[in-house]
Amino acid sequence: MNAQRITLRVSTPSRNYFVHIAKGILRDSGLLAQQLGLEKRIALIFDEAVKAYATKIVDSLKAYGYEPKLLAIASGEGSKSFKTVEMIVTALSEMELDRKSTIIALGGGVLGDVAGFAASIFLRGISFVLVPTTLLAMVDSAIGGKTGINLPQGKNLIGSFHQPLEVWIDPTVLDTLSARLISAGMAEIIKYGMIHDQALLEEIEKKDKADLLYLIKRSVEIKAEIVGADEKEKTGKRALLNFGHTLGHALEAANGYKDLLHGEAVAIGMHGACLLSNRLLSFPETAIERLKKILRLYSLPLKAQGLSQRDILDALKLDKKRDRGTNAWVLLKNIGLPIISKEITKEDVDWLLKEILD
Ligand SMILES: NC(=O)c1ccc[n+]([C@@H]2O[C@H](COP(=O)([O-])OP(=O)(O)OC[C@H]3O[C@@H](n4cnc5c(N)ncnc54)[C@H](O)[C@@H]3O)[C@@H](O)[C@H]2O)c1
Ligand SMILES: O=C(O)C(=O)C[C@@H](O)[C@H](O)[C@H](O)COP(=O)(O)O
Ligand SMILES: [Zn+2]
Repeated sequence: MNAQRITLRVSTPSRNYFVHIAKGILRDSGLLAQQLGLEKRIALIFDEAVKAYATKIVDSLKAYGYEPKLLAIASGEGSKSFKTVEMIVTALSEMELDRKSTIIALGGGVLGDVAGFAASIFLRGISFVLVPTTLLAMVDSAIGGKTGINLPQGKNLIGSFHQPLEVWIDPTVLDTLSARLISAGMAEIIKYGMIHDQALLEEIEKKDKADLLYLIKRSVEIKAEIVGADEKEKTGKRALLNFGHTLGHALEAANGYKDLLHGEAVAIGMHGACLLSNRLLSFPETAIERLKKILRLYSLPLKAQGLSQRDILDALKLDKKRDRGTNAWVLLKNIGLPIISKEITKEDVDWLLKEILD
């Protein structure tokens, strides 16, 4: 067992669970499964790009008497679809999984979201363990139990809340992740800094000297705190995690879920939300400049190119947080002081899109 393990707890009304962070923890999968009391029948669903990590998990599970069945899923946002869900649940049936069986989901946010959704509906819900392999999934999507798929009309329009049994984070898998995908994960960490934690923002500003383990740990802590306070987005606290996402999700949909990564869309969305915050809430110019500098530091985009204003407006109309015809925007009074505004007018949005599509 890895000595340098950090263990954090996520406490929600549905389930309390641990997030283990340790270099090389994949090699302990068998022991962790045994400690969780998992039944022998396990399905390991993995993103086809991380087959080598799936093999490590399989070897460790086998050493503890497990006989995992494997299912590879195509990489990419396109896999967050009904087609993939149908494929997964059909395979689970053919594997003869029952209600006591467990899914281990290995991959980035896409794999976790779609496998988690399948876990939440198969036999009306079976357990799953998340093993995130991208920075974004480690710091965000693996925590909090949101699962889902996209519709052509909009992001994450189908989904469920289904908390994992446990989350196993092995930071060494990031060695094979591209610089672009590390930056996409950084976008969600920057989000936590902007809405919640000045000290985290200062660590982020160190760029290459930033302590990656601290960034992961602090992000998981912040997300766990927010999700613990408002698991199912009832009070507005969890909705603050949507900073940058109202515009970001619309950009992803308008782009047909191609080319633009989720983290990149969120980066543009945060820039846009800060511009709106300045226009409507006197969010300081200096804070906008600070965010722009951070986004540039990580080669993240500030603006969207080549997208149609009409497509973005259409996607905004289908945002699931829309309330009586008005989108909910997370704006900032200042860094660390987020609010939810449902008062954004059509003129404000037209102005913003002109700024962002420029
Ligand atoms: N459920 C939530 O709370 C939540 C939170 C944030 C984002 N999301 C969702 O997460 C998705 C984005 O996640 P993502 O950025 O992880 O994208 P992703 O899952 O598409 O992974 C990005 C790419 O990295 C590859 N990859 C994964 N791990 C790798 C590794 N270790 N080495 C090399 N390549 C690797 C994948 O094959 C893929 O091509 C979006 O759909 C977004 O909506 C969900
Ligand atoms: O977990 C949350 O809550 C978040 O808002 C985290 C976001 O980073 C994430 O992209 C999430 O999937 C967005 O949720 P949605 O409800 O707006 O689809
Ligand atoms: Zn996100």
